[in-house]
Amino acid sequence: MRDTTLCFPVDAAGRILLGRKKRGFGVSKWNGFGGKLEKGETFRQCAVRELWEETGLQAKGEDLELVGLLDFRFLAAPELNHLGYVYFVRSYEGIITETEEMEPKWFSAESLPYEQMWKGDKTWIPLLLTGKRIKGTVTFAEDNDTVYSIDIHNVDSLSD
Ligand SMILES: COc1nc(N)nc2c1ncn2[C@H]1C[C@H](O)[C@@H](COP(=O)(O)OP(=O)(O)OP(=O)(O)O)O1
Repeated sequence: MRDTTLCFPVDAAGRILLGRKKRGFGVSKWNGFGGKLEKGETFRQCAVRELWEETGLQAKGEDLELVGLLDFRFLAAPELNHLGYVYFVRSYEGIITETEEMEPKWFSAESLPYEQMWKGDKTWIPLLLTGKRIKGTVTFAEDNDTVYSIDIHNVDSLSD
């Protein structure tokens, strides 16, 4: 799988915008917004494009905060292995719109629906919500769903 971006809009009250995926990879799970890198794109450009396509929100590349770099691995399906660049964005414009790919909804940081998200998320998203920057590897078991192992560490800074 091509490398991906994953962007979490955060509002002034600290709420997180998630989308319920309506099709494709991770269908029916709540997640941030993002997708696969296109040819010639930087990760930041990809994140801005995907955020617009999936929510109707417009953000500037420089307003995206790179908070995580994750190596997602699938023991039974190595073709799905990819790097995920994770961003927070607190400055954006536009009207949030449901798209054919995502049903958006705001959640407080305390009420993220981890049981309906990728199973690694409940380990690493809380670290981001306390202001940590992370790097690591999330490995999924043969069912491509259960977490087989997870190795996350805090870093001082990240670059894309
Ligand atoms: C495996 O663990 C993952 N956890 C989380 N939280 N998010 C993940 C994981 N693996 C991938 N993602 C994210 C990364 C992307 O934001 C999406 C997948 O993007 P998608 O395959 O939908 O990419 P598009 O380019 O939009 O797809 P199309 O080819 O359908 O246009 O999930």
